[in-house]
Amino acid sequence: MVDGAATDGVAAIRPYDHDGVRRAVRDLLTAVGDDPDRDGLAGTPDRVARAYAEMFAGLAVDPAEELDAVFDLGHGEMVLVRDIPLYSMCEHHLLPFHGVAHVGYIPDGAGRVTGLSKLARLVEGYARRPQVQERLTSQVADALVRRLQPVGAIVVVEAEHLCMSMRGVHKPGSRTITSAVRGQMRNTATRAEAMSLILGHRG
Ligand SMILES: Nc1nc2c(ncn2[C@@H]2O[C@H](COP(=O)(O)OP(=O)(O)OP(=O)(O)O)[C@@H](O)[C@H]2O)c(=O)[nH]1
Ligand SMILES: [Zn+2]
Repeated sequence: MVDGAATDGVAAIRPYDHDGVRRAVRDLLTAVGDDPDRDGLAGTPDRVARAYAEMFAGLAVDPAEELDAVFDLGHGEMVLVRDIPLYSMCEHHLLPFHGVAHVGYIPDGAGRVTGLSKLARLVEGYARRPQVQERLTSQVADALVRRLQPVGAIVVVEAEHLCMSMRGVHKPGSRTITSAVRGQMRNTATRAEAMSLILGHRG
C-alpha cells in the first residue's frame, strides 16, 4: 500500500478507542520510568485520551465533505484565505507541527464558490490526523479539485516541526514550506498573483 493510505475520505480503520489510548498512556508513563499512580499523573491518561480524541478527530471524518456548502455567486476570480492557523501531529514522532496554511482557488466556469470558513475546516480536518506536511498540503488541494472542480487551486503550508526544534537536529525557528498547485494556478502569471497575495502582507 502506498504510504499515506489516509488520502481520501474517512481514514480511520476503526473507531476511536478512548480506553485503549488511556491504557497506552499509562503504559507509556511506566515505560519512561515515571509512576503513573503518583498524584500528578493520576488523571493524565484520561486527559491525554480526551486530548487525542480531539487532535485525531480528522481520522473519523471525510474533510472534503466540508466543501459541500457551495454558492452560485458567478464569481470567476481568485479566492484566497491566508494565514489559517494550523496544528497537526507529525506521524514520525507524534510531536506537533504548527504554522499557517494559505488556500486559494479560481472557481469553475459557473463561478461556484464554497464558504470561506469551509476552507479552514478542510485544513483542520486533514491536520487532525497523524500527518506529514507534504501529504496535508496535497490532500487539501486535491479535495478542492475533487469537490469544486475549480479552474485552479493553490495550497501553501508553512510550519515549524517540534521534532526538529525540541529534539533531534535541534533547529528551533526553522520553517518548512510546502505547496500544491493545481490546474491553471500553475500558469506563471496566475501563480505569481497568488503568491503575491500570500506574501504581500510581509514587510
Ligand atoms: N518529509 C517530511 N519529513 C518529516 C515530517 N515531519 C518529520 N519529518 C522527518 O522525518 C524524519 C524521520 O527520520 P528518521 O531518521 O527515521 O528518524 P530520527 O532518527 O528521529 O530522525 P531525526 O529527526 O533526524 O533525529 C526526520 O528527518 C524528520 O525531520 C514531514 O512532515 N515531512
Ligand atoms: Zn517528527
